[in-house]
Amino acid sequence: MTVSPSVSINNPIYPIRWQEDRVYLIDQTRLPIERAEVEIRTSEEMARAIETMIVRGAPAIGVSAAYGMVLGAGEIPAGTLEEFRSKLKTVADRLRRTRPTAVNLFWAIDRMLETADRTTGDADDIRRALWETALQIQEDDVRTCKAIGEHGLAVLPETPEKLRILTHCNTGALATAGYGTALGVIRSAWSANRLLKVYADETRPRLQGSKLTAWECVQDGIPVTLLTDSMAAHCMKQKMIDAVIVGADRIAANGDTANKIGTYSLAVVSKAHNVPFYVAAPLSTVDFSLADGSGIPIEERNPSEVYQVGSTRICPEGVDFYNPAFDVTPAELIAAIITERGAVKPGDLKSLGSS
Ligand SMILES: CSC[C@H]1O[C@H](OP(=O)(O)O)[C@H](O)[C@@H]1O
Repeated sequence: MTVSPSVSINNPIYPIRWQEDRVYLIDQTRLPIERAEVEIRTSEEMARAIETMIVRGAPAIGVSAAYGMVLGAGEIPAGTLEEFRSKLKTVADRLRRTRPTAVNLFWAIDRMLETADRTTGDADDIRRALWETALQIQEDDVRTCKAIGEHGLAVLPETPEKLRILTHCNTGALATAGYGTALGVIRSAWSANRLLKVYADETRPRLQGSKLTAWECVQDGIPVTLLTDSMAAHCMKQKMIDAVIVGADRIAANGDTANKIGTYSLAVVSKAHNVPFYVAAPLSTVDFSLADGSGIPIEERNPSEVYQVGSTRICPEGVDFYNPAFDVTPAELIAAIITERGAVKPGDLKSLGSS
């Protein structure tokens, strides 16, 4: 377990808060109309919160699953240590079944199981160690995001004017334990007085850009212009965009990157207009077991996300639907992958080591 200077995880826009014996999550399905918290008391409630996207975003899903393991450990009745460890693996399996693409989920669950396996003593000793590991994962993620922000600053294009950066989906504090990955780079650029404005794709069908990224920018006083998902090419043709920065849910060893649906087409359009296209992600998002992106599982979600906006149906009956939540951008379209250990060309990820 790393020992690092403490970092604050108490911030009103950070999505996850442990208090006493339960977790409080900002309900991201109610933003931006209302900032409300949902109380999570059991591992099953945490699993449902991940599946229904009350909490979402690769790193945030990992931290949430870690706390889901802590809650699950507290549910296991008295018995032998062997029974405890066996039941803990059942909790882990339930959390693994929530969402398939973000590798951070599986990375966090594996770290929690490693903690349980190496902890001696009784079940309460393991429960304590699990809570400490989950807290460490949460604090490390905020530190990681801030490091990503600083490394991102170093690779952003040097321009005579302040930067106009386009981003897709939500990769901010709400998608992490705090500060954000791609939106963390944008926050760092704003703090360094190098940013003019953010262009935020609305990001159909769940609208994380219009509902969450725009909300975070307003909270921080960062100028933000909302775009529909079809506007990027037109904006680039008019020379309105200096760079594109997006997040990631799973990066293969060669740099192929799975991210929110629409990212691949954004990368193609960026290439066509010579706009640098960056991915910002922690190393816990890199899956070195996959040689390339062809093996990344792509989540398909409920068609209702496509055929209705809020409670309003937007298409007739008798229509078929396709709702992949992610797509894969080939490494050759990515200028650099920005991590907490530096920014590298997609093919050089291995030089950074693993998380
Ligand atoms: C900081 S990574 C956030 C990443 O997760 C989002 O997906 P979802 O909202 O479905 O969890 C999107 O792909 C973001 O880039």
